[in-house]
Amino acid sequence: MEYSLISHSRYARSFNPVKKKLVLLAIMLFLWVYMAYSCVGYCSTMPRMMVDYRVKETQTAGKRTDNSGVDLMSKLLSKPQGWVDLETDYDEPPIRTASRDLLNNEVEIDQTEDWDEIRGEQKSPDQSPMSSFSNGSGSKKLPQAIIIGVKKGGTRALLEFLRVHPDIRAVGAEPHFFDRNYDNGLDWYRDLMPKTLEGQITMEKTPSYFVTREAPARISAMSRDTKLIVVVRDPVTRAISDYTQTLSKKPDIPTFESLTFKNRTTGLIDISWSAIQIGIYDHQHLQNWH
Ligand SMILES: Nc1ncnc2c1ncn2[C@@H]1O[C@H](COP(=O)(O)OS(=O)(=O)O)[C@@H](OP(=O)(O)O)[C@H]1O
Repeated sequence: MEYSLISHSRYARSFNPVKKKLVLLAIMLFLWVYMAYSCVGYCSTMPRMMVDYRVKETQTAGKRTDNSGVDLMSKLLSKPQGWVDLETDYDEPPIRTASRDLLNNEVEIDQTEDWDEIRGEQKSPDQSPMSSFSNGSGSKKLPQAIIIGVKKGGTRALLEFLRVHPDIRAVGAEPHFFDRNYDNGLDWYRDLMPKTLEGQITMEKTPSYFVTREAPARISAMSRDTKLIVVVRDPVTRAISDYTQTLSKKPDIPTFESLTFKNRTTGLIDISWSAIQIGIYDHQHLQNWH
């Protein structure tokens, strides 16, 4: 009995109300830290949730009223559909021979720019929200969807919008595989692509494919299921945008007006000038893709 009294008084002394509260607080703090730590680890393995939130945020900020973006996305993510056989009635004409490229060396200017971009991209890692998630794993695949044009149609903006989606991975630079680098082979092309996980779509954009006569057959030879996206823009503003880009690199080129008109008095337009020719969408280029 005495023993139990002593032990009781010791117990009472060591667990007075203040100490009790302190012990409880310490336990709660420990549990809170533990839960917070576990949650951080768990959330980092759930990129889909994170990016879905970002997309929602963008849509709210932009107050989207149409669902064209959603339509495009669902088409991209849908199962491949068959497409018209391009090879059967395809005859191979020379590449852009009739065009007067924006003062002859436009192609060289563009190529330098593109390869600078590619080198830049390889040096600095992809800054997309999914980069940390998918850079290390997955495998490189040939693109299942390509933005083929048109130059100055807003193709860069479209690709950047699309690649915000967690299931789309895109190469930032323009590979120019189906026009300038076809001889490098498909392995070279595949190697430019970012790694993708199962179910993700690989994309690229090279607007000059649209005006390259060989491109349809070449893309079809790679895969008939490749989805092709074309953005068109008013041909006049497109031509001005094209000209402005060249002018920024070569300030001494002739005026837009003098390049556009063969005869200013009669209003005869020089359709051999590439800035004009690219904008003749249907008659000059689109028929190559049927
Ligand atoms: N969302 C949207 N809507 C309309 N227009 C847009 C959009 N985003 C970009 N742009 C304009 O598109 C022009 C650049 O096009 P591209 O990215 O296709 O250029 S490029 O071919 O890759 O050089 C360039 O046109 P200009 O400014 O007239 O030169 C961009 O301003």
